[in-house]
Amino acid sequence: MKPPGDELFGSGIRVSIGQLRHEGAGLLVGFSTMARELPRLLAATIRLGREAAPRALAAIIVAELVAGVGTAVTLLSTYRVLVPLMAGGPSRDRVLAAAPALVAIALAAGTASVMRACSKAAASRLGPRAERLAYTRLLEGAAQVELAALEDAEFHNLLGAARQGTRATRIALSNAIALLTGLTNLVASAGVLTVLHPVLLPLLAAGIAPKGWSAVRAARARFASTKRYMDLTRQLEVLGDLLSGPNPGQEIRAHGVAPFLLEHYRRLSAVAEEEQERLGRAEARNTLVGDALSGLAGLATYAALGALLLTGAVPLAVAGAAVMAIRTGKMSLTALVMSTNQIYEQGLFVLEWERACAEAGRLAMHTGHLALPPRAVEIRAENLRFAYPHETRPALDGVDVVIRPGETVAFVGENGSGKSTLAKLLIGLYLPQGGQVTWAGVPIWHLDRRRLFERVALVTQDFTRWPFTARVNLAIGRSEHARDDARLRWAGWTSGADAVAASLPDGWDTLLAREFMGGTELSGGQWQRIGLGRAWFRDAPVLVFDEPTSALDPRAEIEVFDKVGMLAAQGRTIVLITHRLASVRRADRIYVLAHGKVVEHGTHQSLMDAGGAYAAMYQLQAGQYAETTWRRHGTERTFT
Ligand SMILES: Nc1ncnc2c1ncn2[C@@H]1O[C@H](COP(=O)(O)OP(=O)(O)OP(=O)(O)O)[C@@H](O)[C@H]1O
Repeated sequence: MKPPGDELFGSGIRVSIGQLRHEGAGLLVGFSTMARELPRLLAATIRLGREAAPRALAAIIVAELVAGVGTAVTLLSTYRVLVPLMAGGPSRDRVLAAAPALVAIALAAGTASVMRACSKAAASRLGPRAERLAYTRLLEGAAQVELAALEDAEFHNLLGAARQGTRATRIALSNAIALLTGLTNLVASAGVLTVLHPVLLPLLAAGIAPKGWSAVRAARARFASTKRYMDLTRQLEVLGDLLSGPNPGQEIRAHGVAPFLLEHYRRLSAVAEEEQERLGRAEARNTLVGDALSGLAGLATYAALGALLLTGAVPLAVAGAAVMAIRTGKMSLTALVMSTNQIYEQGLFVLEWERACAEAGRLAMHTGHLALPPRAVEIRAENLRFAYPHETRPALDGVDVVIRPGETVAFVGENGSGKSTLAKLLIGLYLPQGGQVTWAGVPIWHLDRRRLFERVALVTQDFTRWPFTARVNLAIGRSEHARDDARLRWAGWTSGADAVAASLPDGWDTLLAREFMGGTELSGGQWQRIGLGRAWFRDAPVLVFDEPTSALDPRAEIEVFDKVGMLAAQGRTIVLITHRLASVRRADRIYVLAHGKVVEHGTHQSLMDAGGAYAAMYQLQAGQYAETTWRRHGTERTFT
């Protein structure tokens, strides 16, 4: 049967590849595989813990081991208390004889408690530090990979699983500590039983086996259910965000989308509830069977102990201490199995985090070491080829372009012809797969790319609307000058962002994010002025404008192009991508792209004279202003 969310999401919203792999693995593995894998997962968890807070980790290990010894001493001392108490003689003498062992019990139990408290305190330092270290490392890695890698769905999914891995580190670590606690207690119980009488050890094993079996079963059932449940939870979250978020709000109302989404929400929630109910029933059944088996095993253990007592194989005091040791062992094993399952489940995500960090290192942005000369330089593309990840059709296919220092060059052409891609390759955001891009005659591959980016200001169609103040939105490309009011005023004046800021309640310090309290939302055109202001504030020698005025009113648009002309006159190199052909007439050269190739280039006049693709596009646009033909009910009206 198709999963319930597929009608809305296709197979799109599923837990990430990494998660699926893990959960699939988790469902299939048996206890032996789990035990085999455990050391590797535990090692990854401990490695991270050691790096995050080595002293805290060492303190935890020492404290848990000492607490384990405390448990063993408590159990053994119980026997030493029982022996004199059950011997003959006056009560006073018996109590006095038991007193040293009682003191030992008190001391050992106290030490164990103090040690466990120390371990807890150290764990509260270790967990958050490990999580923070994991998350910071992942973010650092993600921020430095090649842009193309970041857009690759597979790497993106890996990052998703790794993000879960950063949270998993804390859980895995706390379970590793629980595992150590369970293990030390179990070893203490087993050790004490062996000391009391060797035959008691198999009794412990028989007594606790059913409990262990039912704990493994319960954990695996929960694991399986979590997988099913996680898909649903994510899908429900998406629907919840859509229904309550501000962005789709207008369409939800105007197009009456709410009943459709709510219906899906109800259906998915019903499946999620069924799943939880199913799990609850299975857990109840499992607990019942486990408890019954455990009860039977307990009965058999005590019967065997009774037989040993009756035959005189063990004295009464030994039997009494053994009962306590078996109870401690049973409890420790349950905790141990639960933590083992958790480490297995979470440890796999920790491994995914490790893999993502390694992969981010492998995909790190390549950078050469050559520096550019301080003057403005020529940028050139030669026989440039580029295809996006997993795309068979190239976005650029043998493109030659030259941009001399101080020139204004325009890229025009139909949607999807490759203009934006070309601009991104020219400024080194992507690396070519064929041909080359050179700055000052040096291929980008050999240049220090970070220094190259220093020379570029970019305004893309989908520029980032940072959920920060207006001031930060302008200054983010030169954050070191964020407090430079003169620079802010200049950038505001050239982009028209100053008028936007003046209309805001707190001026430049207004938060531009309506999702937060006190935040304000701007219109599309106002945002575009802010985006343009960011480029002016950055004040770089090479400016790339990709559809910079698509949302501006006619007056603002003319002003922007006037300012671009002003910058060009000051010697800035300008790359302009636009569908508004009137604004490229003044460019030194216009490249016309189609299907990833340059089909013609030249000045506005030479292209008009050639009467090719550019001239056709230009006349089409110009014609719209010259004459508008309106057909209505068979009558034709012409406006001139
Ligand atoms: N990030 C991406 N991943 C995959 N394919 C992409 C990506 N960006 C663009 N493309 C594809 O590359 C081709 C060129 O796109 P590009 O954005 O360069 O065209 P454009 O000429 O700037 O278009 P427009 O005028 O619509 O802005 C298109 O087929 C597009 O679908």
